[in-house]
Amino acid sequence: MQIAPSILSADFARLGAEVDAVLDAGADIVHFDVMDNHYVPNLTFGPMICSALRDYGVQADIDVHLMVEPVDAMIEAFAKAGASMISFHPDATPHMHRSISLVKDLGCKVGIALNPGTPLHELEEVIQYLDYVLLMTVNPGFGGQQFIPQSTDKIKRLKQMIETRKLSTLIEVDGGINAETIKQTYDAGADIFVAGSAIFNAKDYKHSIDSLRQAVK
Ligand SMILES: O=C(CO)[C@@H](O)[C@H](O)COP(=O)(O)O
Repeated sequence: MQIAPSILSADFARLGAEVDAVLDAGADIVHFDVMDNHYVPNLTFGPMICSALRDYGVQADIDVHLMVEPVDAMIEAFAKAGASMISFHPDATPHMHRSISLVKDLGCKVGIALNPGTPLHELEEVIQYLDYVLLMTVNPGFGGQQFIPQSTDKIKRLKQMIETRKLSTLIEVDGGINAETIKQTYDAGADIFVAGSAIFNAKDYKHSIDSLRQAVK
């Protein structure tokens, strides 16, 4: 399992130190939520912040979740800024296949992100090209929301879809993941666990990350 703290819940005034702290505490990936106040009703950070984290010395994978529309210009900007993984939503680009190819051509791992209300059949024609699928387990836009329980069944169905096609696509879950909800997502087949408030709202990041890992046992 890979734990990916969402820096949406970090202290932005101390972002470099916050990222160092979660990586020192055992996190695997840095999850970077990009919101444009258009695709989602919130506004966060752009490629300059990603590149600043690289300049600061962050070497871990940076997992960029684009909640923006359109996507292609931001794919190019984030790949240049040091992103390792880039995901976007199918309804944010008119040419999903072209945008997937763009991410891959720029040397990043590619994911498609699905909102809770977006059906799995959106993946039908492209799943074989994906490194991961990001299943949103809350509606995107804000940290600190409650996990949507129906998501567990969706993870199981996605896992089945991947296995039926003999693919090695990873499943990433994001939204309301904490020590109470992580086990059901792990048991359903998730591989990467994004957690914002469950990690950054705790005083001891190592304890909160260890608790997430312990909770699946
Ligand atoms: O993309 C998003 C929200 O749109 C998430 O990454 C949240 O930032 C996760 O926060 P928690 O639900 O874990 O607090």
